[in-house]
Amino acid sequence: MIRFEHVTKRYPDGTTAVEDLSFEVAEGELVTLVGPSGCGKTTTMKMVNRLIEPTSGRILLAGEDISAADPVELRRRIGYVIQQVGLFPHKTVLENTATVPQLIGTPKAKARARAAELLELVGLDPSVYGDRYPEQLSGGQRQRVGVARALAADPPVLLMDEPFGAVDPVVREHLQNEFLELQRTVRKTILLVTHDLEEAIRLGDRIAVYGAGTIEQFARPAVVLAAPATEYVASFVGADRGLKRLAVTRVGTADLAPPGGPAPAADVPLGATLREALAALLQEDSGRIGVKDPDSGELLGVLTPEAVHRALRRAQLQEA
Ligand SMILES: Nc1ncnc2c1ncn2[C@@H]1O[C@H](COP(=O)(O)OP(=O)(O)OP(=O)(O)O)[C@@H](O)[C@H]1O
Repeated sequence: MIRFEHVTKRYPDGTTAVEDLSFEVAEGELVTLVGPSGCGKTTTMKMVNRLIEPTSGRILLAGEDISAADPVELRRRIGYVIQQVGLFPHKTVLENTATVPQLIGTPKAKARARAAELLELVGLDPSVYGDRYPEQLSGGQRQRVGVARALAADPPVLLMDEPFGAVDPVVREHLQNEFLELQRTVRKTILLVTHDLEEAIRLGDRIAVYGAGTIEQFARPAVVLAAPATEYVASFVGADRGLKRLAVTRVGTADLAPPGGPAPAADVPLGATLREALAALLQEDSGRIGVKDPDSGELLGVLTPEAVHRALRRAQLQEA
């Protein structure tokens, strides 16, 4: 859906913000960009809605080179959520949320009805909050309005730059979990920038771990944690709780596919950790291993990397 092909951005002062980036975000996928300050995450994202133009390379959206698209028309297809939210201070919550649909000509009553629905969806009762002004909301509530407003135009693609950055850690986890629930229903194609590895792991279907201007690893969270591609990624994730989580979560918590079909070439006992299972899976070209009852040796089911990923995510959500 979003495809970067050898994209480099050099600013006029000679700073190379990103160099030779190539990656793809599938339709309905949420990819998180994570890395230290100044590594090029925001530059990457702003090139997608043409707030920044690449120096070389190209970016395709749904197969179309965006350099040929009209920027205004392009941005209509791409929702944009930023940390400071950027709500209009003199408009009410409902008016803020209805802004884009009204701009593109949706009749006022319809735009407002849709805005109310979206506020409901992000957990803000429109009858309570709809007529308030942004300054009458907490930081977390403002961020929800920002998300509702971005969804209001029903764009297939969302760009989110530290969308949950401005709130305290407890509210933040709460918002992240709600947002995941929401994403399960709306299934947007999302690029989300964060400098917080926990957030990247919790939210991302896949994570792009940035070094200085390049992606060091682009993979599912469980793979980044269990098999860091470079020394840099290893040190970046090293201290993280997620790795420990992988090491303490048992295979028994994963959804096993029923046994059947060709017998798996390798297996782990039901009590093995997800890390052990993942290590075994990474050795298996077939992408599947058996899970056996440690006592009887009976094959209980088949484990795939996707099931490990889901189990890990569930463990994170339960912890939250
Ligand atoms: N307009 C500009 N002119 C020159 N250099 C810039 C410009 N904008 C960004 N940079 C530089 O490009 C590099 C990447 O910046 P970018 O904002 O993409 O990083 P980031 O990973 O999003 O950082 P942060 O997490 O701090 O927001 C940095 O070294 C930054 O100083």
